Amino acid sequence: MQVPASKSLTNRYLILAALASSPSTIRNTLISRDTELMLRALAEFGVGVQRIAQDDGSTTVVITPGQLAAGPLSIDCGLAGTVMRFVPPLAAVAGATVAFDGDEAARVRPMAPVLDALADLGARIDYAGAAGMLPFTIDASAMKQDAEVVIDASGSSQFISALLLVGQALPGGLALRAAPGPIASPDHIAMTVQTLRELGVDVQVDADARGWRIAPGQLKGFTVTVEPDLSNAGPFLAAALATAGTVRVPFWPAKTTQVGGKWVEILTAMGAQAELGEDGVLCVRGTGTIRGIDYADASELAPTLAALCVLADAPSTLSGIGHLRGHETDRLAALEAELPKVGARVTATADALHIVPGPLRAADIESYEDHRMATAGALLGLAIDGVRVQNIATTAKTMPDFPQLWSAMAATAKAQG
Ligand SMILES: O=C(O)C1=C[C@@H](OP(=O)(O)O)[C@@H](O)[C@H](O)C1
Ligand SMILES: C=C(OP(=O)(O)O)C(=O)O
Repeated sequence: MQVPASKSLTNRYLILAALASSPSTIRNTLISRDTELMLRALAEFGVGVQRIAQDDGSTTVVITPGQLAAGPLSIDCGLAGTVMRFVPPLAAVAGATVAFDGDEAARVRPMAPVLDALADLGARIDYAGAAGMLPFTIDASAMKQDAEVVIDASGSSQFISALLLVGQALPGGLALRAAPGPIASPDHIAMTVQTLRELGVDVQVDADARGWRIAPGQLKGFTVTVEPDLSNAGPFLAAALATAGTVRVPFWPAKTTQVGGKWVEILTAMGAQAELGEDGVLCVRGTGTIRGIDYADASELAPTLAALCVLADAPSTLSGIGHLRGHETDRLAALEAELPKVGARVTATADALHIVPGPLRAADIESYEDHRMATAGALLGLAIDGVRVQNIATTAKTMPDFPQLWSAMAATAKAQG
C-alpha cells in the first residue's frame, strides 16, 4: 500500500526552493490540490517550475528561482493552510503587491497572527472582508530592514513555520518569539526547523523552544526526495485494526519529522502489532482487539484517530486539539456531529473530544469539504456495513487517488489477515 508524498514536506521544499540561490530538484513531489496551488503561486511570482514524470509514476519538480515578481499578483489559496500562511511572507520577501483569496471555507480560517507580523515588518494589509481573514491584499513595497517579531501561535503552528521558512531571505534575517500561551501542532514547527537545518540553514532555537533566530542569506539549491505522507498513511494503517487484517506501507522512513510517524505508537497502544522491517516496510496487524486511548496533541491525525476510537472497546479522550476548530472545517464540531450517527457518544470541549463507543449502525457521513473527515468516514465504512461518505472527492486536497487506493487496500487487507 504505497501512499503518496507528504503535503507538509512538499510545500515546505517548494517555498524554500523558490528562495534558494540556485535551482533545486524535488523528487517524489506530491501532486494534489494543495501542492498544485503552491506550484501555481510560485509560477505567479515568476519562479521556474518544471515537472518531470518518472517511470515509477512519481513526479520530479525542478525549481529555478530568480528575481521574484513585484506584482500586482493574484494568488488562489484554495483551502490550503500551507498556501494561505506560507505564501504571504514570500510576498514580503519579494516586496510585492499581492491579492490573496481562497475557498469560502478558507475565509474563516485564522490568518491574523502571520499578517500582523508582516505588518510589524512594514507590509500594508488591506482586508476586503473581515479583518485578519481572506481575502486581503498585501503591499510589501516598503519593508523594514530589521525583523524582530512576536507571534501568537495558539491558533496554528503554520504562523511560526511561515516566518521561519522565509527567515534567511529577509534582509536582516529573523528573530521570532512565540507569544505567551499554547503553541498549536508543535511537531510541525520542529519539522520546519529540521527541514531548514537539513538544507544547511542555521536555525538557533531558544532553550524554552519558544524563540528562533535565523541569519540572512544562507540557502543554496538542493536535491531532496519527499517522504510518503505518514498522516495520510493513517487511515490505511488503522484499517488493519478495523478489519483485524494486515496492512503494509513501503518506504516508511526510519526517522521522520512528520507527526504521522506517531501512528506506530498510537496503533500499538490501541492493540495492533507493528513492525518496521529493514526493507523500510511498515507492517501493521490487527489482532481483533481495539483498545480506547487517551492521547494529547494528535494534531491532523485526530479525525482518523477519532473514527478508530468509535470502534474501540472502551472510551477515549483526544486532548490538545482545540485549534482544529480552525482547520478545513471546525473538526471538533464535525466529529461531534458525525460520529454519533454510527452509534458513538461524543462530547467536544474547548480543546478535547471524549468518545464513548456504542452499538454500531449504518449512516451517511458528511465530509464538510474536509479530506480528513472523508477518510475518517471511509474507515468507519470498512467496519460498519452501510456507511456512505458524502463527497469523497474532497480527499483530492492531499491524496487525489484516495478512492482507488482505498478500494485496492480494502480488497487485500482482509485477504492478508
Ligand atoms: O505546517 C504544516 O504543514 C501543517 C501544520 C499543521 O497545522 P496547524 O498548526 O494549523 O494545526 C497541520 O495540522 C497541517 O495539516 C499541516
Ligand atoms: C489542517 C490541515 O491542512 P492545512 O495545511 O490546510 O492546514 C490538514 O491537512 O489536516
